[in-house]
Amino acid sequence: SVEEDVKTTMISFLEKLSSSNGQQGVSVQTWNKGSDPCKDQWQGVVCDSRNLSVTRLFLDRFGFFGTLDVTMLCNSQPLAASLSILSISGNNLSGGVAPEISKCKQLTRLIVSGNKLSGNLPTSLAMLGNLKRLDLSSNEFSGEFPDLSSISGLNVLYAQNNHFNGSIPLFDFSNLYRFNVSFNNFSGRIPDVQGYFSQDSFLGNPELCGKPLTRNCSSQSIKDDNSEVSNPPKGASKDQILMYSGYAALGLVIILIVVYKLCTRKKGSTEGVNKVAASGDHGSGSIEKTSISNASSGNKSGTSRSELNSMASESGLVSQSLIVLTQPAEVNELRLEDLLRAPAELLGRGKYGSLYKVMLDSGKTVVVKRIKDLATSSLDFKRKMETLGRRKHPFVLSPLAFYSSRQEKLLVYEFQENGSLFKLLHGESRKGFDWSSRLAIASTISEGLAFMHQELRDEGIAHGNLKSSNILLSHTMEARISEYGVMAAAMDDQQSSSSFAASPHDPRNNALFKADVYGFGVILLELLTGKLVKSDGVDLTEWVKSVVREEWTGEVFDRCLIAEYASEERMVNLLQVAIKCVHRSPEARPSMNQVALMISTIKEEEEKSLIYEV
Ligand SMILES: Nc1ncnc2c1ncn2[C@@H]1O[C@H](COP(=O)(O)OP(=O)(O)OP(=O)(O)O)[C@@H](O)[C@H]1O
Repeated sequence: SVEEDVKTTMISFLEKLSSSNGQQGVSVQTWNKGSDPCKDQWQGVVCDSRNLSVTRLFLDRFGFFGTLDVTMLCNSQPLAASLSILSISGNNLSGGVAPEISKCKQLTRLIVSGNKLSGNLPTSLAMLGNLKRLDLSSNEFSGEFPDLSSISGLNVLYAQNNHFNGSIPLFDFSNLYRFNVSFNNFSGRIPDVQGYFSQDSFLGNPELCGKPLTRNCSSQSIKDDNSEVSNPPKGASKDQILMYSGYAALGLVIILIVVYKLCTRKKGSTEGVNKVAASGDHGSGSIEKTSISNASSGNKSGTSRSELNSMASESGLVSQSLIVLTQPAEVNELRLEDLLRAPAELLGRGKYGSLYKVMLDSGKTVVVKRIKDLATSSLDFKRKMETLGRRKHPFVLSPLAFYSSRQEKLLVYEFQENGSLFKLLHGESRKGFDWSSRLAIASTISEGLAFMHQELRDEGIAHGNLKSSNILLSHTMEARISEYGVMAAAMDDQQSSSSFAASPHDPRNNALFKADVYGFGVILLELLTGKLVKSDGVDLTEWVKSVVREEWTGEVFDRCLIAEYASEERMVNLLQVAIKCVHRSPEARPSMNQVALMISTIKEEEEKSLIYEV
């Protein structure tokens, strides 16, 4: 059982939390001297597997109105040595956080949001080297924010809705995946967040300036910003070169289009003017066409030969207008030539085409997927995209606009600043990607896919290319399914010329949906194991199946998940879902609807456990 000293400390800590000025407060029935915090399951207490030490305290929304005596808590050596989570949000606690917090060295999460805590934060916070998540939001904290840049594993920092002042200290922004300091009194220039966070993270600080806010710092800094454009700084040369080559390449497309237009005008071709009927449209997905007749070739220098050559050889480029599918003001008026003229950065070259990040005049950043030699006819592609444009789900990125000619297809999507799930899982910040975030992402993807499958079954449009690099993370780190239906269009077209009208009962049609279920299963396996789909020639699915057959199930899980004491029971449950999804026989795989339901049950259990489970 737990040491007496720990028990006494916890009870005194609770007394401080629950009462103020002699006023007797909330009592927590289970916390009493005659029992054991672990064996007798004190409310809000989670222990290690042998029930010997207290590892987590979940005291959120208990109605406490006293003070947070971290000095008492962290001065208890055995407790400080085992406590990894202190979560005490949504109470009415006042007073400050004492410097002794630094003695609770094992803390990975410190969550004190939604209280009335005040005063300066102790600089000793920086000594909590294991901290991953720090949530101070919605309190009355003031003064300067301590420098926490030495905590290299910090993933989440919430400090919004306080009264912090002074400048925002430096953080390792590439490791942070959530960051919010909005609605404080911070001032001065925002440190370089390397594009990881949007202005939402900084709003409500009247004296804060610089990117990503639209407020410039001073005339000097405006000059700095401009010189960046004309004079690439030394450090960024590779990215800049990519950007300029993309820029030049897209510029050339405009020239080609203009030349082609001029050549064909005499023939009276009306190919570019075919009106798109928004049939069956119920207002939300209204389709608008813009003209390219005034295409300007005002491009800039800085060219990449190979890109130029490859584009120049495509003389069959047929000019048609960009078809805008969505409403955001910045995109509504978007014209093809604006898109092609805007500075572009090459993000990658996939199997089917290239991807560019494009900064529009309006300041909005979009990505343009350029697909070459897709066997689909221009008309089929158009129909498919319009159909997709009308089926919107918040977890699925729907194309903002597209362009389609026989040889060239362009798709415009919103830029997702936090990269892909692939990058998160296999990149540097992998360690901080904890179990509850992984489960939340699995659940989000399953819901988005289940919706799309249901909506598009009759049209026979599945995702077609589901993998972790096509799962993107929004600025709030929520998963978004990207490129839905794009490659399905490519593949099914190779099998039939008029696949669009495929019957819902067509077995081939069903196979497309079951292929998505398989792809989703592989994503689940990546989330659970943290391993690459293929490494050293070993296939992840085969490896997991063989380990599970040998009944070494525990061996498959990502070590980071084991290290954070994630519930093995729920990991096993999710693994079972994954294994069903990757069943060799497509018919034996569950539908996405069934999958989503199974995952939501696991997620509910997880949520309950965070509060009650011991
Ligand atoms: N809207 C977006 N916002 C931000 N990054 C994106 C966006 N779309 C794609 N990416 C990222 O850009 C990179 C290149 O994407 P691209 O689609 O060209 O390649 P891919 O997904 O690896 O292969 P495929 O061509 O089979 O889809 C990927 O890492 C992807 O995650």
